[in-house]
Amino acid sequence: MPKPVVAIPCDFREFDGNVWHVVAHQYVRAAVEGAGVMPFLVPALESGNDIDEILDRVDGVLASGARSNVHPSHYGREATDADGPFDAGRDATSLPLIRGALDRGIPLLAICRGIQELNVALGGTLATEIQDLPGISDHRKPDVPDLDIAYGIRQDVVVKEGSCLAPVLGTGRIRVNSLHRQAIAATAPRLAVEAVADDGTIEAVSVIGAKAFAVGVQWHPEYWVRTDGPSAALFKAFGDAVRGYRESKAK
Ligand SMILES: N[C@@H](CCC(=O)NCCCC(=O)O)C(=O)O
Repeated sequence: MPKPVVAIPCDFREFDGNVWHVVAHQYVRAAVEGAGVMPFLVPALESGNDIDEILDRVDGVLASGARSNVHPSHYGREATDADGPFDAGRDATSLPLIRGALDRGIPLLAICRGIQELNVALGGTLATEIQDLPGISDHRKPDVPDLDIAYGIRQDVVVKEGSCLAPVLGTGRIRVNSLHRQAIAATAPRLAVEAVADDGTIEAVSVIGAKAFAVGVQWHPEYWVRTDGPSAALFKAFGDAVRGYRESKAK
């Protein structure tokens, strides 16, 4: 069977005097090495992406992390300076990709910005600058040039008993990294909380009644997929679900 294909929505970024549609290498590497799939990078177009045509051609969706935040207009709020930076092209691509994948039963793994998009796509809301909220730790990306340090494993999350993730990650405490300023505020009705941090921050969700694997995590399993057990297990479970979807299409 040819390798299944997984859509990864790009970010729209400006650097080196030009504008680019980009996905960080760590997500591509984890898709290839951890999930065993072929990445298909979807341009971050504010209009012009035919989401149905894209979903007709893929066997999974991987919504990656990004420095930008989902624009609050997508969850019924006015934008403030604290909510930026924004990426309208990413929002316009990723949110409908997530909804369409869930409608079709295409497996979905949503990481960091991705879990936030999943929550918003299904009607939830986000909190910003969460480290400034009472009792919430600092989950932000450490301001260091060394990515291995920035993505270092540094916080506990507790995987709930009976969750979809428990068979994949085990129940109870696992150690993960943390690089985010926003988090789920109001959980979308169709989402079940799968894991939380010690300060109560929602760290993983699954879609209730999903037709296929449909999980979001606030941490970054892609970065240590080669060496960290839970990271590798999560990407293998996603890849297995994608292969299952591909095989079901072939019947
Ligand atoms: N922007 C959101 C999501 C954070 C996220 O995806 N972080 C990945 C690393 C991004 C970077 O390189 O800065 C939030 O801040 O909550």
